[in-house]
Amino acid sequence: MTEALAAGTREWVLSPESEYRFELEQGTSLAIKLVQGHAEIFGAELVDGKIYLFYEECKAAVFTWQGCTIQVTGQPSTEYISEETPMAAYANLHIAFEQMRIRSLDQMKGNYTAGGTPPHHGESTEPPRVLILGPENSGKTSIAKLLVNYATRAGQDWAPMLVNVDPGEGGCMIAGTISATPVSAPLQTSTPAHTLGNSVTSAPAHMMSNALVPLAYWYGHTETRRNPLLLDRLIRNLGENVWDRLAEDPQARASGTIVDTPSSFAASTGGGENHRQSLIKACVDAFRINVILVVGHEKLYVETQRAYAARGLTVVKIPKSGGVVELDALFRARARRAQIRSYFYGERVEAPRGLPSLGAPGAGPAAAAQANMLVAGEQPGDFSLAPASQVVAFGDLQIWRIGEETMAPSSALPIGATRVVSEMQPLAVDPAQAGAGLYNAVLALLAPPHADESERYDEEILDLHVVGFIVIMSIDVANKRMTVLAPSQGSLAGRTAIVGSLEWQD
Ligand SMILES: Nc1ncnc2c1ncn2[C@@H]1O[C@H](COP(=O)(O)OP(=O)(O)OP(=O)(O)O)[C@@H](O)[C@H]1O
Repeated sequence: MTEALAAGTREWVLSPESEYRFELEQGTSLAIKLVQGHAEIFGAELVDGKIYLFYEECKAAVFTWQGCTIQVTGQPSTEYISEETPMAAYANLHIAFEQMRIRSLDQMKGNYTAGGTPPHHGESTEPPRVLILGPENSGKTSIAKLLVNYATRAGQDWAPMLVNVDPGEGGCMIAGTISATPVSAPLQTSTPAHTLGNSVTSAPAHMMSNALVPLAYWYGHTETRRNPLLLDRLIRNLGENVWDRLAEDPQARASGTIVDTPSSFAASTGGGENHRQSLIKACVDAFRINVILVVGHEKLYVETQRAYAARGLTVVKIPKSGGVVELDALFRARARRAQIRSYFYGERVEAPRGLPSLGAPGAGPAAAAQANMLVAGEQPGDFSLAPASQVVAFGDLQIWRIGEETMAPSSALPIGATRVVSEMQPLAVDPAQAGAGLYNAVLALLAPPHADESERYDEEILDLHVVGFIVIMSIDVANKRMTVLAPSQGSLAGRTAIVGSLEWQD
């Protein structure tokens, strides 16, 4: 320990290829400063001398290849150094993917015919399109982030497509969505509410230098088994859109795709084996997967190998990190709530004691900037947002629910009558109807339908992507209007929204 350290600040010296792991409890924050050497967090490099803030139950690790010294302020519930990490295996994967990217770009640009070194016999000229499978808490999201971050740091202007098909997590948006995001700068870690960085829909773009622009679809539930057919369809929609975006851009296409999946793809619960297999297949088809990584699960690896190796896919078993934290259902629910809250209200971060406060308006951020503090890799400005609560007439907003009964229960139908609603059928929701299920519901606002009426079709709503989210705060049936929390004052008249099963209350 150095004597000059401020009270509450500790110094850790990390040997090469080791990592400092920490876990934060609710309401605590932690500051980490790199003072010597090189270090990274899930592949995003730390800048020497800057103070990085972590909050809202963040769990992560500072890893170093060559050795480093860090100063840590704040009190995590757990902190330790581990010399045993699977980083060498992950880095080897990255190197293999990097070679695939380069071969693929050379091929697309015709460099081989122009005298470049052609690929060896049997070497693929396809870019890496990778699906990550693994059980709950195996570190899938962290590996996806690491691989994407390493690609962006390669100095080749790669912008890999990071796809999240785990509606329980929501990627860089909110839970209930699946999304695809081109990533051109390393994703920073600071809070579990934004494991994959912030999207521009949750904060004004000018506030974030590395804001992400995802393409997202609304599934509306957190569990894949709730409506697997709908999820299958949305995954295929997303895949088609990703392909369209990449078609005209060789650099983006050669950058490849990394797909993070939910843990339900690894183990069937509640008799969902068929759905599990068909959802994996939907991903493989939709994103033209050529590599499947299976994290720390022998049986799943053998099974996946059997199913996909014969079709020409490379299936690789990779070790799970001992640092991955077991996250329970309550933690996940809190992270989802924090995600929605920060979509509407932005973030409020308190620096640990001993560092300048970020709370006081004006003076806080300035003092923090002077102290070289960073929140999610950004200068801490005023991260709070001002959502608008609007009163909307029932007829102004068209609300739909996909594939679920919203009308009277079947028991209320005439004897002998049955109502069949397909999983994919959009049903209009009448807010005046008892049991419409709209109170506190989170709704996704969709892109407008086709301008030409003749081009419209019944299930078009399933193919419209998400442009934002609203929450219904109160319903006034007598006056046929409702109060809605929206990110801005923009009029909602004539808009289309889908409700799922997500609810939120501040
Ligand atoms: N080496 C590490 N050191 C400390 N914490 C880690 C490490 N690797 C991952 N974590 C943390 O462990 C938690 C679980 O990891 P992650 O979300 O990557 O797993 P997952 O398999 O994607 O989870 P899920 O069950 O949601 O699919 C996260 O909070 C992550 O930040």
